[in-house]
Amino acid sequence: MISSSSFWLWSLAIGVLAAVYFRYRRLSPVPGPFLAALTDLWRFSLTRSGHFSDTLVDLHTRYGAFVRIGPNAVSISDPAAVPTVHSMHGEFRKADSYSTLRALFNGKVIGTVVDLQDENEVSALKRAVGSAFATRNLLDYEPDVDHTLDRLVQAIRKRRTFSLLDAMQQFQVDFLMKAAFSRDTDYLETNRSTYEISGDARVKHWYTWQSMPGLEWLLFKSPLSPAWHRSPPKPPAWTAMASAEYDKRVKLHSDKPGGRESRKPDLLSKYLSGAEQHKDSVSQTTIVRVISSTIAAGFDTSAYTITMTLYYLLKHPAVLKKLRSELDDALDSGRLSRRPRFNEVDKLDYLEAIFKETMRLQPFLKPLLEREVPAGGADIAGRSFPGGTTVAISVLNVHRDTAVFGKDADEFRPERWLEADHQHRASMERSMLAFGGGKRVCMGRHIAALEMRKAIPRLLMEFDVSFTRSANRVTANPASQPDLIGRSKLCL
Ligand code: HEM
Repeated sequence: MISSSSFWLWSLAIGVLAAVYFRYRRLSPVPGPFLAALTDLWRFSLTRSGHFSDTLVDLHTRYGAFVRIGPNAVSISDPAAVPTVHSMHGEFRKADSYSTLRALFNGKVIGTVVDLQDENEVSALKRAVGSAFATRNLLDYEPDVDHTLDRLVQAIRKRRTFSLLDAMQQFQVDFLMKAAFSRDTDYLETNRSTYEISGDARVKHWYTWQSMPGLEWLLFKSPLSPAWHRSPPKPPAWTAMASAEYDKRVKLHSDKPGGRESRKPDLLSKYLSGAEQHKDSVSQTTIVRVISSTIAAGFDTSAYTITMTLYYLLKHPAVLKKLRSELDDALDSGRLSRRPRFNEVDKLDYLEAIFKETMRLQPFLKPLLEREVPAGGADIAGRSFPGGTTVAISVLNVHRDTAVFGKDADEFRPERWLEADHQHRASMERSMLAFGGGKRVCMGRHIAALEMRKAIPRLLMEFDVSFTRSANRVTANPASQPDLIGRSKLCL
């Protein structure tokens, strides 16, 4: 005779086993580590120890283009999948794992545009504020880049030793605050730490927990969790800055009803006029969200990419030499000013190839850009997936795909972008996900391009750059022997 308590225990055990089995069966034709098919804890243990990205690259070599990385999650390394998963219409919405990117303060969960999952809300938002990021408005921000680059050059001349990444982060806050809110901040001038603004910890948290959004909510965001009670009383620095600037500007408008400010348009004034025209579809909360996203999404990404570009240039002296001669030729023939203008640097092909190559090998974002297969299921690069499956392109694999980028895809060789014919170059460009892709592609990519294309030539024209023995530090020597174009010494 089975007692009633053991009957329930047996039923529970059989129920759990059946659930695991059916979850396992759902994607069983997709190869991958056996444990990954049973539990998300497999991926979590790897993201927690920081080894998931490298492991994923190896798994694709072992299992092929599709690898099961969780009971309901598949990683894809076939570049042909990029336009489907990151389509222009956003059929594959962002997966639930984006909730782990949101922060909690004072018992409230707050997000950015990056983690918005409702595609209708995203469309409404883009209709309202998209023009602030459009190429036709790009030059509105050029004076802000110039102003902040002047400060960067001054700061480098003043300091003896410093970390290039720190300097680029300070440059980035000063630039974003100027471009977004017309505000002068003094991070570069006073060598102030940007630690509180950096979203690095948030991105790490996203990377670590993205395989287990339900558990992450329970442990960090549910009112029952100890973390909820310990949640900081203040929002993250960038949200606080954005809200304060928004409040100030809205107050200014209500103090001067109907009146427009005389300052040149900044990102915030563009958001506000967009929101006014689309009152019915865009809420005030969404506008504050997009403002804080501007700082959060544009800060670490651009600082890191400019730093990595200089790093690659120093690691490859032949590339640096070739870039210097592109700059010298342009200067000599009057096609480049010493304070480079965007319409001048935009025509420097080798410079452009260097950025593409840096972002191909060093895309900033480590977390997977996970998407959900739409309800009816979908074919991705020749394979069918049921609706609700979480899929992600393995950016590190796709960016080094030898069929697309050539046998030397692991090497830093900017020339590949110049040698390729039109068709080949288009296929390389389609495979690039450093700025994401499709409908949810980075909204600030043109602004990032404006900054990067102006910053690198300016730094190279002002300074001689070389590695010092102490890694990560930069020493700047005011010009002892200025060369032809008056560079000082900048050592890295
Ligand atoms: C080199 C610099 C940058 C890189 C590598 C970069 C990278 C990215 C990536 C990969 C995404 C897509 C994330 C996803 O699919 O989940 C993204 C989204 C976004 N980025 Fe950037 N970004 C850069 C600079 C900027 C700048 C300067 C701004 C603002 C001024 C910005 C604003 C945004 C916004 C608002 C989104 C969200 C778009 C959406 O979800 O629809 N980014 N960025």
